[in-house]
Amino acid sequence: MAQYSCVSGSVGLITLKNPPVNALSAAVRHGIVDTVKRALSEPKVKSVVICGQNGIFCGGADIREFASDMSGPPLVPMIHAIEAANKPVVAAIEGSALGGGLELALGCHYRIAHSKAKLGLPEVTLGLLPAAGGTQRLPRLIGVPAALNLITTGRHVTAAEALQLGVVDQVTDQNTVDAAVKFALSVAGQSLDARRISTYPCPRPSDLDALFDGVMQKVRQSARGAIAPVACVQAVRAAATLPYTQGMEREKELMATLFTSGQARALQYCFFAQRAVGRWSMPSGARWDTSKPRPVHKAAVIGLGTMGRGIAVALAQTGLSVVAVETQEKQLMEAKQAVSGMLERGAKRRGVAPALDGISYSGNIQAVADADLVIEAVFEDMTLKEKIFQQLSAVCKPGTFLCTNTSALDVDHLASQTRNPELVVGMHFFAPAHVMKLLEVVYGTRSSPQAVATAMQLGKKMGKVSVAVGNCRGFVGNRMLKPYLEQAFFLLEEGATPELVDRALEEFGFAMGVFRVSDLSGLDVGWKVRKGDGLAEPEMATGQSARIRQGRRYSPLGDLLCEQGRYGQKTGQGWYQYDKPGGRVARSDPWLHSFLEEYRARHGLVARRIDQQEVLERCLYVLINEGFHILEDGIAAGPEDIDVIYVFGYGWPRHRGGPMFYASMVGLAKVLERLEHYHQAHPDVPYMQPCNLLRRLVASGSPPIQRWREVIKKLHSQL
Ligand SMILES: C[C@H](O)[C@H](C)C(=O)SCCNC(=O)CCNC(=O)[C@H](O)C(C)(C)COP(=O)([O-])OP(=O)([O-])OC[C@H]1O[C@@H](n2cnc3c(N)ncnc32)[C@H](O)[C@@H]1OP(=O)([O-])[O-]
Repeated sequence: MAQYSCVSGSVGLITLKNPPVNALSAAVRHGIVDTVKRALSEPKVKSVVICGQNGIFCGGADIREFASDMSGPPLVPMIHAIEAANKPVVAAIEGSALGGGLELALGCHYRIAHSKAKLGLPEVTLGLLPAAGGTQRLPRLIGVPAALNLITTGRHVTAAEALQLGVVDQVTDQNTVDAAVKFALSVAGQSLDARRISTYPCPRPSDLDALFDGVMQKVRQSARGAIAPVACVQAVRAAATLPYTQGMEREKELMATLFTSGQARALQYCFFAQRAVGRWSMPSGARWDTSKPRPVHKAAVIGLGTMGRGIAVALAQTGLSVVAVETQEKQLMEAKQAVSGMLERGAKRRGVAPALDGISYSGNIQAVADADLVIEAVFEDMTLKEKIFQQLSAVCKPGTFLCTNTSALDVDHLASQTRNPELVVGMHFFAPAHVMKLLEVVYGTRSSPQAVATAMQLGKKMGKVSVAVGNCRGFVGNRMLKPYLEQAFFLLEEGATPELVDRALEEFGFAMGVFRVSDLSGLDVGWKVRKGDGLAEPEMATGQSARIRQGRRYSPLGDLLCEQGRYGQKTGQGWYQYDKPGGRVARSDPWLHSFLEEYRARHGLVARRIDQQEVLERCLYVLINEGFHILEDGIAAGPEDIDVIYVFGYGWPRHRGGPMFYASMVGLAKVLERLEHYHQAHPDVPYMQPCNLLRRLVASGSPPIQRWREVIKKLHSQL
């Protein structure tokens, strides 16, 4: 709703009230229409101020309403009525003015923002475009290039940048509503002809076509199949080439193509899923709102290799006191330099002072004795990690949380090396750790809810999207990656090429296909894990048994490349060739193609034509199937956890919602039928055998993804 009052004798004050972000729900829109009418009709009222309750102006249209029939007064005429008003209307912007919230402000005649406010049109991140005049008014106010940038990226700008762009008229550090009321008093009675943005001519850059063609090409490239950014460019083009009214028609047309699209539903699902994972729960029943985190004032990192350095930077950037420990003298010196460099570059990008004083370095593990939380990030070797945890358990003060950055090893086993296993959790970061948003917080069977709550809270403080998951080999992300990688290898055996597989995955929306990612991260990383699993001993890669391991089909292709030192980019050769070791540009490698032909001949395999559909179905459906096993095992509490992990940590295209959401869009019955089809063709590949939970969901009529948690809960209660 919207509340009305008259202040300072002649200012009508309209306050939006819809906690927590004053979203423009039907009730709020009704409230605005009524209160604006009242303010304009009251003789003593000479000017109007619109503000939001609780220090936030407006988070835009109510996204929750998009799934239902939109009732209530439409936004466009509501904003037109404000712009056409014969009394000055001033927007008092505190907290956020986003989407429809900024469009509302653009309909006002003046905008006053608090210095900490954030403004933007992020609709593109929800698979939409600013459909309440934003694509027509913003270019008229700040010019086409700046408007194109804000609308196609959806980025939030600070009040300072908004002032510099001309989006707002004033920025204040004081109480924004008071400043707006004072301003409204000062402009009462003044002509508003020059304050109605829709009447402004849209500045036409001289090279208009070149500008739009250039932006469209860039947007199509980075969009990787997302349709909203393209529609945003088309809408702004209408502003630059058509009169306002026709431009508004075009905006409406384009929005209609997006509103009901699968991509918009996927992106809005991601919006809410990203918030849902913060409401974590454990099979024990412990939950986010019943488990109190313990404050962390001092944190420590053990092991300053690539991951340890990134974690130290991410911790220091929170303002915490950090101790970074590395026992290898040379590595310690190099790490000190690298970490300082990363902190300085990060601070420069954010326009703040680098937190260099907050971090201290030591070669001695004793230095972490009084830390509240320690993150171990040494080499991925269980024996070494066992020793570290035994030392930490002996050195640290009582109550120190001991966390491991392992990406696959058994958290329970590491906890058993300590006196207080309840204080041990996994904090699995993704490289580069100071950049990647995802954090898997891994609870073991004896991890206390307080340890999980503390790790989740620290993750949020580090700006991470943290997901609480159970302990198992590879946790969630890497566990699902294994069948996906395995399928990619099998497809090569059966006739595909790395180029074909990668093209299919990249056209689906992944930034990089599986083989280009493998070359980037290094083939030797996976090889080491397979050796750890007893799957890749040297002499095993040749002979008849080469393609059967532990009673199931296995492809030694990756092992064979590693045995020849082809580790990918770092060696200049892998699945692709690169101009030099460390080269980044992948080129097809004729050697690799003849190697595949020889391999197939050696194993009596006959290559067949494989199309992109089969590549997608086999690689993605086995990954999804493992996701269902993870839900069945209770390792992840819900599909949102899995989808957020894949979108934020494994490059799953956001406009596809995540693996589990994608399965719900494709149709669970279809996924089941295809898995059964492929498992029949490949009975020696257990990962293709459909998971019982998938069967149960299909048998219960494939309920919408929002209702899977109920089915899973019922399943667990019956177990
Ligand atoms: C016509 C027009 O052109 C079009 C078509 C549109 O306008 S489309 C809409 C465009 N607007 C947006 O894209 C802005 C989306 N929101 C945000 O970016 C952020 O929320 C925030 C404003 C910067 C605050 O961040 P926060 O970190 O302080 O809190 P939070 O945890 O994020 O949010 C707190 C709670 O509010 C909920 N929420 C936030 N924004 C919402 C919205 N616009 N609609 C519905 N719920 C919303 C959110 O789900 C969470 O709920 P719960 O999880 O507690 O149940």
